[in-house]
Amino acid sequence: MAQTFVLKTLLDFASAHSLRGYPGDCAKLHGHNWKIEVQVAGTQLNEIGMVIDFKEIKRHAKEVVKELDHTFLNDHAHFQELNPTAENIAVYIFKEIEKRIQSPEVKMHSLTVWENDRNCVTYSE
Ligand SMILES: Nc1nc2c(c(=O)[nH]1)N=C([C@H](O)[C@H](O)COP(=O)(O)OP(=O)(O)OP(=O)(O)O)CN2
Ligand SMILES: [Zn+2]
Repeated sequence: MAQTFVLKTLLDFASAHSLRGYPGDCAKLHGHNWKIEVQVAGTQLNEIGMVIDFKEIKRHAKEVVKELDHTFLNDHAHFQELNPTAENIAVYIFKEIEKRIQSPEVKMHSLTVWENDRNCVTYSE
């Protein structure tokens, strides 16, 4: 089997949301300090022994997350129809980072969104 390297980098952001149609308190405006785990995978190392520089993944991830930081997520264009659940946020961030990765050798592996210390969602394709 081919060797595979899975790289993980972490970042966070703060934002508010309210879950439309939720039968409980989460339908009310409230906030989270979201923690994000970005995992990318590759099978090849470059001439300096990296799949991709962590700094590059982080740069892409920060660019995506910056747009969400200190906002009300329900106002974001992507979440006008879709509820800003941890699941939908994970899909959104996954795909936005994927668009930015230039190297054909490097693939998005998974994206984990932690709502708090207890609950997280991991999305992969
Ligand atoms: N599958 C999902 N379930 C829930 C989501 C979600 O995005 N996906 N989101 C929420 C709310 O956003 C809510 O903020 C969750 O926070 P909290 O109530 O603090 O969560 P806990 O379950 O850890 O809290 P308890 O105090 O243990 O009830 C809800 N569900
Ligand atoms: Zn919430």
